[in-house]
Amino acid sequence: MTKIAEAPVLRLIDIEKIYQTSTVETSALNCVSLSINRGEFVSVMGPSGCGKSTLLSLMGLLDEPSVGTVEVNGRPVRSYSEKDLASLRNEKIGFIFQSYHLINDLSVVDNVELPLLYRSGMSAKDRRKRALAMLEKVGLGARTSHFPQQLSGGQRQRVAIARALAGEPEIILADEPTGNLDSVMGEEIMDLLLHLNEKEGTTIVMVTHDEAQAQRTKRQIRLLDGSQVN
Ligand SMILES: Nc1ncnc2c1ncn2[C@@H]1O[C@H](COP(=O)(O)OP(=O)(O)OP(=O)(O)O)[C@@H](O)[C@H]1O
Repeated sequence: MTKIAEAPVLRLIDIEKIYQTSTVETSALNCVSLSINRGEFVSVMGPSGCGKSTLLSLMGLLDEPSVGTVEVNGRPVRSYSEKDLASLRNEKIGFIFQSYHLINDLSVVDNVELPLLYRSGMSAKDRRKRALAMLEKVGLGARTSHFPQQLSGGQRQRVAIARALAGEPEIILADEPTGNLDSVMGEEIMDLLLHLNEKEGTTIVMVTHDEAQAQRTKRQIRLLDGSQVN
């Protein structure tokens, strides 16, 4: 029997992204084509303004390209209905941001449960169980009833990682996840992401300004003025 090659988790084909304001037109991405395969850990690097965040928001289906095609598991995103697109964003993609984006009024475990509230068919008990398991996984099993302000920056980022993992996404998109952390905590977060990738097979795309961190990932995508340079 012939083995059919698995489609990349994400594929960007001949992407252009132009931002148009009333006074100026910016070409943020130009002729970008790339694939992210299951189990990869890819870093995205380049100087400020080169299009890294734009690339991540297209990968996260938060924005659409001006030209070109984005595919998820071999299917063009354009062919999905708005409703399917919303569940794709919620179920297939987990986000981690530089500034954590936690809700300060909610406990750690409630923050992690949050994305699961939008999952139909999951009981409150199962949500709690899943959230606690994810917190255990990121080493915060003893902090579940704390509030974000009672945690260090590195611990907050761990909560954000647990929240991203709770939905069991196919891919994690991280926008400078260590950007607000000192080098020791940054290394700890990087160790955790590498562990998730190597031991659990989590697919990760990470924007970083840190060359040493990028070198620890399996592949580097480098952008300059909206174009790939490798
Ligand atoms: N919503 C927007 N409207 C207009 N222009 C935008 C918008 N978002 C980004 N741009 C422009 O697109 C280009 C790429 O921006 P982007 O944020 O993707 O870069 P970046 O590489 O992530 O930068 P940084 O490292 O500073 O975060 C920049 O010139 C930016 O000014």
